[in-house]
Amino acid sequence: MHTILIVDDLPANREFLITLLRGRGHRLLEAGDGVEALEIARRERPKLVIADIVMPRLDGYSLARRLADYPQLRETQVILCSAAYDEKEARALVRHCGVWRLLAKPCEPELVLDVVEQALRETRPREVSPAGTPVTDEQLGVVGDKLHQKIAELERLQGELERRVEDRTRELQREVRERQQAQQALDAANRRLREESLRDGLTGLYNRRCLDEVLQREIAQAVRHERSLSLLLIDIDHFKQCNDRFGHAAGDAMLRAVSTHLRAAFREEDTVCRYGGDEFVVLMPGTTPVAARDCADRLRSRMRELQIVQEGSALPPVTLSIGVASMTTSRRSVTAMLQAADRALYRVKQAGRDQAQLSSDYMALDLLPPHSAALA
Ligand SMILES: Nc1nc2c(ncn2[C@@H]2O[C@H](COP(=O)(O)OP(=O)(O)OP(=O)(O)O)[C@@H](O)[C@H]2O)c(=O)[nH]1
Repeated sequence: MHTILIVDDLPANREFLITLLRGRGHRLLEAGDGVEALEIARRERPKLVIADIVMPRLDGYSLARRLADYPQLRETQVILCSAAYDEKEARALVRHCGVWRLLAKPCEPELVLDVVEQALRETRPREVSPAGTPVTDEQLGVVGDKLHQKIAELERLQGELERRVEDRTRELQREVRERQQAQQALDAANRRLREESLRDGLTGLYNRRCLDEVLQREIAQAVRHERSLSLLLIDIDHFKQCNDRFGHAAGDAMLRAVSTHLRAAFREEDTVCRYGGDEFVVLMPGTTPVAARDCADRLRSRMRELQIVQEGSALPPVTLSIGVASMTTSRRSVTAMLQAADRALYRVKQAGRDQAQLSSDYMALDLLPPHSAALA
């Protein structure tokens, strides 16, 4: 087993040689440049150093010469790999630096293995021309200049590349930020639009479209959890007269005042909607028919006390007609429930207004206590 030190500033190049030599029973070490390689070589005494030529800090030629400064590394052989320096003087320099072989990149795997095995078998010490040898110094100067030019050029290109990458990264970050902001604005606008599409413009209550959605959901919940569900269909009595006597603006004011009152009168989980014109619906999950009718009665008496003043004049007291419908085993659709409430409301109007009635089919399906006289 031999120790082989692989020196290259590009990890991918080191990886190539490691992959090639792995599994051949040698100990493989890595260094990222000539200075690091020198330190490791002094410590680990590799039999072979395979190094790139163009590297930061200490190039491959200088590394080969510096290795010869250490007596313990006398038998260490050096192979250089280069894509850029295959000229005449480079080959001469290789000899003066005591390099075993110069391999041209990209290296053929078979050739690399062959050259490595030969170098490992070599027992003669390396011969390096002593410092000050004219030919060596002259050639080292030529190649050294080229190397430095090349390194300077590489550094310039690398700097340019880094600047471009930074610019592009900043650009991308800005684009991502702008897209996120646009998306947030869009989401907010969509939420606002959806909210507005579910609200009635005059009163701010949920509108009829929303009622259909919520009622559908509440029916499904009530069925699943086997709990009661009631709704009130509320109509302001003689509302047309208010419009006719006090004007449309007064009618609007009355609708807004009734809405505010309705919102305050019911629980959080109840849904209050403007059904259209002067009609409102309140959904009351978990509320039995009788409890809903009692709520409707309480609402009527409180509403009568409501004082609405429009442009200095007091509007007449508000009285309400209310049809109450509850979910039953045979009434489990939005239409069926609204129709039942509508029939009850119709009966209230027929009976002279200002009261609340339960839908009549409720009586057939559910037994009511005897005091529930006001069944539609
Ligand atoms: N001011 C105002 N009036 C509205 C609005 N929407 C509907 N109306 C009016 O409300 C009135 C409702 O009249 P009707 O359906 O006859 O109801 P009513 O006068 O309360 O009669 P009963 O329900 O039988 O007591 C109509 O004159 C509609 O024009 C609105 O947004 N603002």
